[in-house]
Amino acid sequence: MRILAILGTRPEIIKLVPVILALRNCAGVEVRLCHTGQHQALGLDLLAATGIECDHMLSRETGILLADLFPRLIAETGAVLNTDHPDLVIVQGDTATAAAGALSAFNRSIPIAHVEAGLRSGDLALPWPEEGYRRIISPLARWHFAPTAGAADNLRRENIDPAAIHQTGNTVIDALHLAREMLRSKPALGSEADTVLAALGGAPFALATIHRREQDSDDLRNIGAALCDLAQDIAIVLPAHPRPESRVLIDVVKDHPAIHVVAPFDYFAFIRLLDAARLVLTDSGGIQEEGTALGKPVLVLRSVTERAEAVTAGAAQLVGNDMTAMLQAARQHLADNTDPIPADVFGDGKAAQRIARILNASV
Ligand SMILES: CC(=O)N[C@@H]1[C@@H](OP(=O)(O)OP(=O)(O)OC[C@H]2O[C@@H](n3ccc(=O)[nH]c3=O)[C@H](O)[C@@H]2O)O[C@H](CO)[C@@H](O)[C@@H]1O
Repeated sequence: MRILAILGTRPEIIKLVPVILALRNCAGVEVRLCHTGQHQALGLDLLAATGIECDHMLSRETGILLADLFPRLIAETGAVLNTDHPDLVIVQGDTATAAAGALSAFNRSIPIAHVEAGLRSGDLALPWPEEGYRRIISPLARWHFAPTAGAADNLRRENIDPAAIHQTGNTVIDALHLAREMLRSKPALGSEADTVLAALGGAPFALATIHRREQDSDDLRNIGAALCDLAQDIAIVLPAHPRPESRVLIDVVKDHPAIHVVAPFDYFAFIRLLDAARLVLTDSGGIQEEGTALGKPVLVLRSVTERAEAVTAGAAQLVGNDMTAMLQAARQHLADNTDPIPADVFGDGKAAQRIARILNASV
């Protein structure tokens, strides 16, 4: 059986590596990769560290508009399908790469497996474009690998065949377990974090990541001003996302002595920092999941989240773009000095095995 995984962003790589490794352990299964170049370099460290090579590496100019990127991704992934002729295609989550890859496969009657199926915010504008993309994929997919019961319920409400829905857990937890295991045997994998950890000198720090498209320049300036305020109480490490808009935020915080603006970390270094952080401030989806599993207080700079489980588990708190609320919550966490209990609401780290077993048994 030939499977083609279509990916292109850092989180897709992180969440599909465990699935690729599990499938490659199945007799008679060949897994090939098409990287669309949507994120040119982010995440390639994890592929290299796990010995996974891309069979197709599509090139991409920087700064391309989403409206121009999407049709190109459909055409380019279609060309790959025309040569590879896979028995099935795997896509992950909610990116332009995932939606375009699914449409290309659908146009060729190639069955689609959707990893991290069923996440919904109920608002097409938040997150944009991801809520729209994941809703596009669902009606086209033959296998729906839902990370949680809530995600599975969302799919059933959309009349997806219950027999096609499999609650597996989120593979981000598989990746977290893999990264921590690899760091234990090869600590040098996380060495990118050494410099900033040395600069911190063992002091507690908050880890902040801001990358969502909905954050406009005013939002980013407000967030920057709030981070400068919070930095009076705790050092902040900010790996800056390569999106051009991140410049607005960096310009506000870059000269603050207690804010360490750094390039995006490779996955191993980031997990090392996440493990060490006192507090997490983020608009990321995956980091809400990872923070919950690690028992970190996560302040979510989004007004809605498809990770309600993180909030229920007491790990995540939605503060949206209300920086007064963010500062109050952050200072409350610092004063309480009590961390949330690590929760396995996003899975037990065996999601990839379940996905591989189901796919291997059904084609
Ligand atoms: C709407 C939404 O929530 N959609 C999500 C979005 O993913 P995201 O929001 O999680 O995206 P990011 O925040 O970019 O990535 C986070 C990952 O990156 C690692 N990391 C971070 C900083 C760094 O310096 N070095 C790193 O290695 C970190 O450990 C983590 O695993 O799209 C995915 C694809 O479809 C979806 O699955 C997912 O629902």
